[in-house]
Amino acid sequence: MGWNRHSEAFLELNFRAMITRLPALLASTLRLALRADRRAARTVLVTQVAQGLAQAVSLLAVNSVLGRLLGDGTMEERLRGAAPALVTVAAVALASALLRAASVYAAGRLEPKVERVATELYLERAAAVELAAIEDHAFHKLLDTARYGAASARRMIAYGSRVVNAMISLVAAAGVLTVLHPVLLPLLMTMTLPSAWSALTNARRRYASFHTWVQHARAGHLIGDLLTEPGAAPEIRVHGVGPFLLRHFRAMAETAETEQARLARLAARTGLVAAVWTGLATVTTYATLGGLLLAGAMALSVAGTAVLAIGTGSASLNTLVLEVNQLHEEALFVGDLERLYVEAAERAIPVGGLPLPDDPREIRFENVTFRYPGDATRPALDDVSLTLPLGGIVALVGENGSGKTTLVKLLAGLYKPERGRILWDGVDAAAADRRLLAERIAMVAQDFKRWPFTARVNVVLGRPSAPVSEERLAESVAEAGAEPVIADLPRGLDTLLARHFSGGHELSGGQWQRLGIARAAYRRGRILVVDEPTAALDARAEVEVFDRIRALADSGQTVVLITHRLASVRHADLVHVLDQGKLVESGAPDELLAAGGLYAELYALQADQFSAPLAPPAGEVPAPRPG
Ligand SMILES: Nc1ncnc2c1ncn2[C@@H]1O[C@H](COP(=O)(O)OP(=O)(O)OP(=O)(O)O)[C@@H](O)[C@H]1O
Repeated sequence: MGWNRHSEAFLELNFRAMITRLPALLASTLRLALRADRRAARTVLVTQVAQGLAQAVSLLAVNSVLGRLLGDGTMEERLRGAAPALVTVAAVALASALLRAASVYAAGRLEPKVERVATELYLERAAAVELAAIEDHAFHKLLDTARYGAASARRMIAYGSRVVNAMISLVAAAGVLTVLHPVLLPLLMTMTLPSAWSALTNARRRYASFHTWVQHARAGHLIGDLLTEPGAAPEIRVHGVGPFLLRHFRAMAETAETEQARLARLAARTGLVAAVWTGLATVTTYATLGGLLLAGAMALSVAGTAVLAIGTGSASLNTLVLEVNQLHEEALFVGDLERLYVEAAERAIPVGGLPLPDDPREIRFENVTFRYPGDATRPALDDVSLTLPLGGIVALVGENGSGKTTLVKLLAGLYKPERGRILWDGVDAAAADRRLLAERIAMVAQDFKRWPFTARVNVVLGRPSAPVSEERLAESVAEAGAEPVIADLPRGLDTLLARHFSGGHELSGGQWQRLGIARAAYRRGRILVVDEPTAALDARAEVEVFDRIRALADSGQTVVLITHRLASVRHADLVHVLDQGKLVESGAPDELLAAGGLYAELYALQADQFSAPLAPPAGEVPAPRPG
């Protein structure tokens, strides 16, 4: 995976590589900023450059003041001579303050916009990838790490502008030092190197640790969320799951703490070594200055300016090293984000393709094999060939795990076959326009989404791309038999269906199911896929829902029905029976019953449950038969 390669590349990073990559980092920060807010980005850039230049001018002016004050003449003459330079120092200080204020304001406007733009891109790309990518754990890890990229992009603005500022003032200080004495510049570098090394070493450790521990942190958050999530609350209380989850949460948090402690210990050690090195370098620098003064090789005014320039220079160099390092660290996270953009684009649902027939007569699965990613064992669908004639009810039957849901997911284009083809009147779905394919399908999945929005939104999300139609909404609610559900809600269709929000309301499983069917009906897809539509319904509601499904089919709507209630399958025009991913029988319900295969066996098992006499309770001896 991309992130792995990337993390290794970072671990090999050294100071030289960091400096060589600086222009590219600054350019990418600028690009992001310009994309978010062109005007604010320009203001930040201009004010930072101007502040750096102001520092250079200030240093030169101070040099001139010192030269005048320590030069020849009476004190009054020297002061008068220094006055213009002093005025310059004051003017530059005022200009710097104004520039800083402008920069703070512009950066304050720019930073949240950069984060928003980066986040929007992230969410947009993540929502557009294939389902298989979302289910792929490696891609999910990239999604996790890239999430931090947007906040990093925001911080890069501040670091980037400070780097520009520090670079310019460093160039000014270095220029002044080189003019004063050639030995001063190398001394300045020696004083700053230790902090560069220490910052780089610590950043490298932090980043490597982040990548190693990101999954662990995610699992920790997941456990924390489970403890407060309403869906898990009943089991936590009745089964006493709380202490179990808490124990795991604590264990995970403690492991994370140990890692933090390890990093802190290493950082303290590195910091100490760097401090000793800096101390020695500082002593050497000032001893050299003293030596030059003693030997008469340097004037006092020059030494004074040198001390100031070394102060400014080492501060700038320190800032530069720290900020470049921070910039680099953030850039690595932004790098994750950019990699996600690229990978998400590669795994995006393709746009365009062959047109599909408006009113196809049949859909054919030809030798379709499909295996879930990472699941090398038995394929979920194994060489399945079948026909789904349109304009009636086709039922998919089979025991748990036989591949029924997988088959309809392939039909809906959510996965691609590993082998074989799915033909819509001869057009291969793999080459078809996926938007058109989805357009033709409405789906009530087993675990359809219970959106935490109002009942109205829950229905119209069946076709969010079209303007809301009240008429269609009312029809869909009626078709799904959801009218009593809506009538019972305190604010009807405008009731919020999220109990953990104030004014929110919760529906029962069966009520939700009717709303799910209403949503699919609102979509008006040519093919309605219903996966276990009555699992949560009472006996009366079940009969009612199947009656409605039949009515839909009678009006020309194609229904692909997955159900374990074989009594309801009797009304299907065609039944396909799956077993362990293979198609084992196909035919009309009566034919299959007569054939005495798997369908007939499952049917008999269900029928027997009603007709068989109750077994005597365990331990009870049946009464002896007379005679
Ligand atoms: N997202 C997934 N990732 C990996 N394996 C999966 C996934 N979904 C299903 N499977 C596996 O594929 C096989 C077929 O599952 P599928 O959900 O299609 O069966 P089904 O016939 O619909 O079962 P049920 O009647 O229980 O709903 C099962 O072995 C299941 O474990």
